[in-house]
Amino acid sequence: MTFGARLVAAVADRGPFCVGIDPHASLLHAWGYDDDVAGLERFALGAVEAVAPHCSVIKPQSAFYERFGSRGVAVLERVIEAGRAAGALVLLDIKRGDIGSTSQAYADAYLDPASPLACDAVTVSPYLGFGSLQPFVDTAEKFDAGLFVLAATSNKEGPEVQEAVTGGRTVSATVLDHLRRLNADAVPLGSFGAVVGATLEDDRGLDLAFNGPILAPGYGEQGGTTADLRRIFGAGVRNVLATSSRGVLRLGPDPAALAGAVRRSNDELRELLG
Ligand SMILES: O=c1ccn([C@@H]2O[C@H](COP(=O)(O)O)[C@@H](O)[C@H]2O)c(=O)[nH]1
Repeated sequence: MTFGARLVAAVADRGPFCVGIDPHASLLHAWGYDDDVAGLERFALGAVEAVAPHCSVIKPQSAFYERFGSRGVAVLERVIEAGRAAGALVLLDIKRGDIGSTSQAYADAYLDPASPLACDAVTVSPYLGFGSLQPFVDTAEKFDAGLFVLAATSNKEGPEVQEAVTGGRTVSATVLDHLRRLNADAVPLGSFGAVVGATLEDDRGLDLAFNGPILAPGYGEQGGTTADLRRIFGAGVRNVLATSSRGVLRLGPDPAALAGAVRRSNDELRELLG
């Protein structure tokens, strides 16, 4: 089953809310843990245990694990395993992208099921040229995994690059054009998604009908609301996966509070989708 098909089924079952598993040092302290590997492990696995049974997707941010070196990456492996065991899809936020031969090594690390870090999908950066992502695309197709390509990110600095015009098209629009091509004919939904922030002032004139999922970070802590999703994405909102990390994790470590927040967000988003 393709990633796109698995995602559609998971969202139908649990809702379109994705929880970021981002062990910020400040959150570890707020949960009463030290900012060390033991604290990282208790925090991350506790968060996954509380939220993963209630959401379609979890999104660990790799940077927060990498900062502890190999022992942090070992915790990330366990987070991926625990998320999947709880029935959630795992989207690893790595934002990788390099020359093609190096992209292949990244794709092998994160998308080949034989790798200890294999997950369902990853975020990738197209700013070495969309063609440099081809090894990710080929590997994702080979293993029924997915990609989310940065298109219009949630941070205020993004437009400097993403709104630049080349060949008469903005960089963001060009990214979506490539995704439209990759997802053509996919049923029920393509496996090649875009990252479009829930913090945008408007839709930037983007044609979001590219037959793929839209990851919308910035929902929650960065100020994005359900009303913003409706405003920015219009009809495209049916393919939106809204994601929040700190906005949920701040409610821990009480598992009931974490699970309740996930269920409420899923209900609110389901209502939005009709
Ligand atoms: O455009 C983007 C792309 C990715 N992110 C990532 O999402 C989470 C957001 O965390 P919050 O605590 O909900 O703000 C984080 O992992 C970012 O690296 C993004 O924010 N914007």
